[in-house]
Amino acid sequence: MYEGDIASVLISEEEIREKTAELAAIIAERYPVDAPEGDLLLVGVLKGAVFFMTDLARALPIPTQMEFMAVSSYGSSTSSSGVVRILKDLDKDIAGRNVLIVEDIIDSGLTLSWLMRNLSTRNPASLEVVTLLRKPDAVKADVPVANVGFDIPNEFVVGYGLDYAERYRDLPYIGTLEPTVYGG
Ligand SMILES: O=P(O)(O)OC[C@H]1O[C@H](OP(=O)(O)OP(=O)(O)O)[C@H](O)[C@@H]1O
Ligand code: HPA
Ligand SMILES: [Mg+2]
Repeated sequence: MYEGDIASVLISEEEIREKTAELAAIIAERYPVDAPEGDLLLVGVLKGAVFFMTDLARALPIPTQMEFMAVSSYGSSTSSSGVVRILKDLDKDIAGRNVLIVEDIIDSGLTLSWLMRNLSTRNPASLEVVTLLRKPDAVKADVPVANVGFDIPNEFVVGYGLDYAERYRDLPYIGTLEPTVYGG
């Protein structure tokens, strides 16, 4: 699939699976099965986080519920515009709930810092983040992220939910693109 477009495999399918199990074990320790706040609420950020979120939910040995939000910062470009817009909001009130934001990647950190501010105004009992990937620039945004799968170099990556112009999300691994794909 996508013959000739992928320059290298950065993180394999197997590595993603192992890391997801590791993160799930750590997360499950922090949230009791019968918490008074109810089931842990996973808030996924569309569309990139969908693959990680569904695998994480199945790896977690505690009951979880799911909500999704769609925000836009990248469009079809490879760098963030810095402007975050809500394209789809949560369906439910999160007041009093234990909320875990699930992200595929924290790059500039703009999306997440905006999202943390936005969701914290809705008074959840707790608000934490799990991300599969994080890039070095994310530290500039100064967002506390309790759970990080992999710290990766400052390169544009695709696969396992991550797209370039809506393509490559369906790859089972994380890879880098050949420069020819960007029209280079
Ligand atoms: O840390 P940042 O620089 O803000 O970048 C991270 C965000 O960018 C990507 O989403 P995108 O806007 O591409 O939407 P998508 O998930 O639908 O591809 C990614 O899924 C994160 O949500
Ligand atoms: O490296 C990336 N790849 C795909 N989407 C992204 N959104 C932020 N960073 C990235
Ligand atoms: Mg994208």
